Amino acid sequence: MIGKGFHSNLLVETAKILFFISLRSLALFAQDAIIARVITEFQVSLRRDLFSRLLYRDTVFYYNVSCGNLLYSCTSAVERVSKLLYSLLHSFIPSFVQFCGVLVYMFFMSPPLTLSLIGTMPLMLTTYNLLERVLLNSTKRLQETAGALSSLLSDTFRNIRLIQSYGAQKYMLEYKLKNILTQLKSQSYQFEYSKAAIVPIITISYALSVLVLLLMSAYLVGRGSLSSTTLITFVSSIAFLIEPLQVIASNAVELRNGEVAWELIRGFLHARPQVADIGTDEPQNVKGHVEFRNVCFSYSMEKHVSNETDYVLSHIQFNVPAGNSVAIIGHSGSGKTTLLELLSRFYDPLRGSILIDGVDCRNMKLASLRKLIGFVPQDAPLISGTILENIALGEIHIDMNRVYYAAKAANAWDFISELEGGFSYDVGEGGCRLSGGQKQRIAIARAVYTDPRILVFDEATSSLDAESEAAIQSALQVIAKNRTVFIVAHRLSTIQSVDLIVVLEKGRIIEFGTPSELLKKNGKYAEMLKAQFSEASIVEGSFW
Ligand SMILES: Nc1ncnc2c1ncn2[C@@H]1O[C@H](COP(=O)(O)OP(=O)(O)OP(=O)(O)O)[C@@H](O)[C@H]1O
Repeated sequence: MIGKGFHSNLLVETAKILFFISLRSLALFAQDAIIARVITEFQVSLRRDLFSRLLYRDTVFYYNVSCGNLLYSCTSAVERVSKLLYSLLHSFIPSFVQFCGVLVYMFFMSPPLTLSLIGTMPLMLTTYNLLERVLLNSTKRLQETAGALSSLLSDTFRNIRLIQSYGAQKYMLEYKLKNILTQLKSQSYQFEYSKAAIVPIITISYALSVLVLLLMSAYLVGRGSLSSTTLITFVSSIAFLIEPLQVIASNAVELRNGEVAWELIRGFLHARPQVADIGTDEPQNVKGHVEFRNVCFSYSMEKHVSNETDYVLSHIQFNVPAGNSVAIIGHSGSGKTTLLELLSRFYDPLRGSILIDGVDCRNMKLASLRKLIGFVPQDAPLISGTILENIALGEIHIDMNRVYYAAKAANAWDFISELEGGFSYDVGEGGCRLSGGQKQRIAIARAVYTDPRILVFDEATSSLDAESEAAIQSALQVIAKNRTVFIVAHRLSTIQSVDLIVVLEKGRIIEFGTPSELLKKNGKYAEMLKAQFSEASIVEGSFW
């Protein structure tokens, strides 16, 4: 047109070009906006899904996975999967479509040249595959180490007071962290080298393909079966073929990172629970009769424990009538906590069953079973938030009358009323702004608030001074009325008024009966009681 002189057609063509460029820009904006929306929605729903699955995972799962790995999968891994999705939508799929489109176009131009180009592709694909495998392995190792680093950090900050009081900072820095960082460094080098090698290797194998193509086209032009115009157009089209290949190659890292992160998340999403919530019973008007029927348990979770001594609990069999209180006693490590945790179905027995009012706990809905039981564990855990949130844990509509009743029953009201804000007092992370005894009283109040049929106290008063313990003991007697109560206590003086006592030794019941029956029997219980009373008199003697 320029050769023919400047006339109106040129303006029309220029306007057309401007129109198409504007259209393309608009389309690119729309593409980015849509992709951003899809990615954000995906990220939010993946985070919610992951968190909700993790909330319902069983105790066994949490024993086998580190806190760092869980944090990593809920944060960085989700981001990596989002980036994978972004790369797929934004670069990979459009590039793949462009690549195929250009190839089809070239095929129509010159089938023999296109076929010779395709013939060289296996070389390129094999090289790419090999590199990808190396990249995948180093990505996996790198992400595992990143998980270990998160674990170390969360462990350190959770136990910072312990570390500082034992002067273990140097050990944490120069041994624990150094090991992980050394690993991270060598893995990062390996990862970066394989990442850097991708584009050059792809370029070399691509250059080989182009050379084969040029040789072939020289031969075809020489024979007169290909015009030089077609050859020029064909060779120019190769640039449109290179572009998507380069995009695909440069996104390979994101793809591998995302794939490894997705595998990790998928493992958490689909792990099979050891404690399956498949029961359907929702028991009403439960009285609270509890029966342990020939229960055997081992933490190894293998169905066939070959050696009986490998059981943590072996052939546990006893009955607690509704409304009775039972103390579980025995030396440290004899299996007391495990027995209580089996009742709440934190684990399932390997053999035998536990029945409440004659119904196997496994046949009940897990939520219904747990509602029946108020569990006060040894370490009285609190969540970050207010005292109110901790007492009425999980409730959205809180019944303040019940909260007051529970706080008073647990002998917690006196100290709560003196705190700034009372029930609104912020307990700090893990309850760090309260004393051990105060935390225990809140944990007891929490169990009372739910008004359960069965109350379980695992060393629940061990952090209290004698006066508070005596006050709670008398409160417990009121709370315990018409409920079945399980108590683990090392101090036998605190369980004098229970109805029944189970004496455990190395996971077996060696004595069972009422306190007076066991005293008459003059066996292990009587021996432990005597030992504790003489210990107490020795201690008293040393004071006075
Ligand atoms: N998660 C676990 N994985 C493997 N073994 C465990 C686990 N928890 C406890 N054990 C083991 O099971 C046995 C019984 O532990 P358990 O906590 O039930 O004893 P306990 O009588 O309550 O002890 P203590 O009075 O010291 O609290 C111990 O040998 C302990 O090492």
